[in-house]
Parts: sequence; structure tokens; C-alpha cells
Amino acid sequence: MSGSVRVKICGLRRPADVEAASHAGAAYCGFVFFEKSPRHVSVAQARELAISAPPGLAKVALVVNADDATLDEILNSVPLDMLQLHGTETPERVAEVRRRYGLPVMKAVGIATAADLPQLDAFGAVADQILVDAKPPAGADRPGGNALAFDWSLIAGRRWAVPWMLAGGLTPDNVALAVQKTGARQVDVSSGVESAPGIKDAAKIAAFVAAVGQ
Ligand SMILES: O=C(O)c1ccccc1N[C@@H]1O[C@H](COP(=O)(O)O)[C@@H](O)[C@H]1O
Repeated sequence: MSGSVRVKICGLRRPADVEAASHAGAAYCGFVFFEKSPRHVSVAQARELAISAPPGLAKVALVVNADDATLDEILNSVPLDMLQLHGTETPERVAEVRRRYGLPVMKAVGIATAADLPQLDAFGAVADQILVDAKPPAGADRPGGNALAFDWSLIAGRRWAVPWMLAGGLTPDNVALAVQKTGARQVDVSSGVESAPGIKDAAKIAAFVAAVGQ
């Protein structure tokens, strides 16, 4: 288990990835519905993965500026516990998605400088959780999953009205320090537990969860 810090392993694509996340002691697993990502899964793939997830492993759908038709299609097929909005959704859209689907919504906010911090308060007022991630580099073709960390001192000691998760460039080697510096009680990882983009590595997943628990 990961002590009292909860771990989300994102970008799972194979049943063996779900098994690895569960076996390691992760609290959440994430499925990416974003075609430009090497971690993208179809609705049918996600359904198979979600059905294979054991009780106790919360299933999160990551979407980027998804419209209602897209969310309807996902939620009509895939048993899910949470929606992760990882695009440029507004606070109004976050509130609308919560109302329409009745699932907890986690809103991702990209951080590069102190000027980005007020967004965390804005989304903390409407979302069920906030995901504090690195802002993507200029020219990136995806808004997350870029193996990029931000300056953790920007959020050291800060708290918001809702639970939050730390993301961005976390690895088995740096996650313990990230938790120590930020006080995070939840962490999210994708690239840092892969052997190649989109290919999860069971040994790295186990090492990541173990490192969080140390
Ligand atoms: O993982 C992706 O490909 C992805 C695509 C689009 C939006 C978000 C994505 N991933 C999320 O980004 C953060 C950080 O990822 P990493 O550990 O730095 O690779 C994490 O929340 C992922 O869920």
C-alpha cells in the first residue's frame, strides 16, 4: 500500500496495466480519451479495462474539452467513478458536467508560474477535486502527459477547498521528494511509469507506489 498518499496511475491501455496498478496498491486508474495521446483508448477498450478493474480501484476517464455527445458515449458504455477534465474547460463547464452526469469531477490546472495559481482557487470552488499539473510546453500537442514537472515550491504549504492531486513529471525517483515538498496526499503519474510512450511498465508502477509509501 502507499501509506496515506493515494496514487493514480493514468493512461492504462491493457488489462495487464490495470492488474499492475491494482497489485501495486494504486487508488485510481485513468483512461485517456484524447486521440493525439499515445495513451488514447477507444470506448470499447476502456469498457473492457474498467470491467476488469477490481473493487477499490477507482476508474477515471480523462477527457479534453469533451462535448456532451462524447461524454454521453463514454458514460453509456464505461463504468466510471470520476471524470478528469484536462482541457480548457471553464468553471461553468465543470459545474455543468457535474450536474449532468452526477459523477465527481476533477479539473486539471496547468502551473508554470505564480500567475497560474489563482486558477486553482477558481476551480476549487466548483470541482470535486483539482489536479495540479505542469503547464504544457509551448507547441505541445497534448495538454498533459508530457513528463514535465513544475516548480513544486510554488504550491508548498498551499491548500484548497477540495482534495487535490499532484501531477507532472513524477517518477519513482522523484515522487517522494515531490510529496515532501508539496504536502500532496494524492499523486498522479503517466509517463514516469512507462518503458516507452503509451507502454506501461509493471515494475515501474510497483516502484512508484513503493516510493510514495516510503
Ligand atoms: O497522458 C496523456 O497522454 C495525457 C493527454 C492529455 C491530457 C493529459 C494527459 N495526461 C495527464 O497529464 C498528467 C501528467 O502526466 P505525466 O505523468 O507528466 O506524463 C497526468 O495527470 C496525466 O493524467
